[in-house]
Amino acid sequence: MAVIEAQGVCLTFQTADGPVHALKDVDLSVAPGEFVSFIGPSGCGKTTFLRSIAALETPTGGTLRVNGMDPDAARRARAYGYVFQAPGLYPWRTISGNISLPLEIMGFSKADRAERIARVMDLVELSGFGAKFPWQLSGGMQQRASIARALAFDADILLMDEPFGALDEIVRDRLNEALLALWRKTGKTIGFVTHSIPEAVYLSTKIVVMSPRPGRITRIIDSPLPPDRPLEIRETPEFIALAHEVREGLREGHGDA
Ligand SMILES: Nc1ncnc2c1ncn2[C@@H]1O[C@H](COP(=O)(O)OP(=O)(O)OP(=O)(O)O)[C@@H](O)[C@H]1O
Repeated sequence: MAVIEAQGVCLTFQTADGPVHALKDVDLSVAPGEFVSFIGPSGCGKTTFLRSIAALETPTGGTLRVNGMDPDAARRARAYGYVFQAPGLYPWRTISGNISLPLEIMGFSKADRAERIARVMDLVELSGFGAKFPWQLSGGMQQRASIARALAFDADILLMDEPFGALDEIVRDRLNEALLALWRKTGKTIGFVTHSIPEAVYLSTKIVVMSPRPGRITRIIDSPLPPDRPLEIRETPEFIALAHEVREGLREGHGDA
């Protein structure tokens, strides 16, 4: 069964300047354990699609299923964790306290919370930093903490909206490697929004190229790269060819926008 299944999904915002077609006829099927990136210029509907999966927006047409349920039911079943562009950690809580917060709201016991916090901190390589406050950590470490928070209640889907967009390239490279390792280890299905062609190609098993006005999918590219990817893979002919294919897709979309 597909983890995410979109058929003819449309979403039109009614604004003072008239309708904005944020998504038009989006068809997509994501299998369990896939790493899917959404790439395209500003305004092509990447965030709107991710938010629709998370039931933060409601499509105005078509059908969208998440784990076989409508997005609202999937949200109630805690089908996914969501990572935003900014880490969004509470400054008055420690790192452990921040990761703990959703678990407290969901009613997990103290012992269960402690076990989960230790496990996800280890997964994002932040063990030993639990007692620190967010401002005592670098930007990259803060974003790792926000990923740990999204992982703590064990959803099989991780939705990430440009999580590394605000970080410098060296930190971003390290986090991309760490995220791939985490994905291989956990087998989660990941939906990842990015503006970066190398990031999309490095991380994904499937690259969804989108285009604006109206927001739509112009190409879906299945990656031939192996799951085990050292950073040096970016210099291989296979990687460069794939990046070229994505760039072509983006250009195509731009031509008829
Ligand atoms: N709540 C809203 N009300 C009206 N229009 C909206 C709303 N949210 C998004 N839009 C419009 O829908 C379109 C798609 O927006 P969306 O944020 O999904 O694009 P995006 O591809 O994620 O862009 P970016 O890369 O800049 O984040 C844009 O034209 C945007 O202005």
